[in-house]
Amino acid sequence: MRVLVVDHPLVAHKLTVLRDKDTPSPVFRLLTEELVTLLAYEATRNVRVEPVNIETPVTSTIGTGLVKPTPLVVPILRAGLGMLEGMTRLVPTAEVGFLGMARNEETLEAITYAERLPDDLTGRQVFVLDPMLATGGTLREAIKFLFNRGAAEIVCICLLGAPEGLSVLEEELADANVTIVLASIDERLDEKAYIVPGLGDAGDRLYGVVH
Ligand SMILES: O=P(O)(O)OC[C@H]1O[C@H](OP(=O)(O)OP(=O)(O)O)[C@H](O)[C@@H]1O
Ligand SMILES: O=c1cc[nH]c(=O)[nH]1
Ligand SMILES: [Mg+2]
Repeated sequence: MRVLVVDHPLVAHKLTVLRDKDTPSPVFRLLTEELVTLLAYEATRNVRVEPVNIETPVTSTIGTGLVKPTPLVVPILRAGLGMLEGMTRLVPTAEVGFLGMARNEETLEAITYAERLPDDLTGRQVFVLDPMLATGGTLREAIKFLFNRGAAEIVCICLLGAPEGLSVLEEELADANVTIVLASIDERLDEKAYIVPGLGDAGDRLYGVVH
């Protein structure tokens, strides 16, 4: 498993506005999309491509095309849905599948409540979108699910990660073909397993409080 923190002043600036508790939901949504596009630029560095023959108005040449089937993008509902536009802006031909997962806030166990994915992911490159990697329980389950379907490579794009959750994934997925791309690794988790300094509950800030 590899971990890549995208070190760029625009990422840091947008993340700072996102963290601010007074940033309203419409701005939060817009910034999330913008940030994901910046992170996706790095996260897709090893997207699978192949040479293609094309005709320019002047001559024949060899260019670069995405290998088919194109990458599968999997936002983890709810909060990951806020990242989808930012990702597909960069890779418009990507296929999209969905995983609905929620963390039980008492036991911290990740529950999968919805799934809409191709049955067979054999050999596929998959990009998972979830803004928050806290205890790592949600991503661990999502990654396990996708490998069980046959995925060959998984790249997770997150906004924030906690050292605790990253350690769990690094231990369990040491030899797996997994890359985690983040805007920041924050300090720690608090007693409710929220990321500190964090940005609060990403799903609630994008879409409102569910309870
Ligand atoms: O690393 P973990 O400790 O598992 O926590 C991270 C998960 O928590 C949040 O989702 P949440 O359960 O709040 O669902 P939501 O997106 O519907 O708000 C977040 O979007 C991750 O999926
Ligand atoms: O800080 C956190 C932790 C889990 N889920 C969130 O949305 N935020
Ligand atoms: Mg939530």
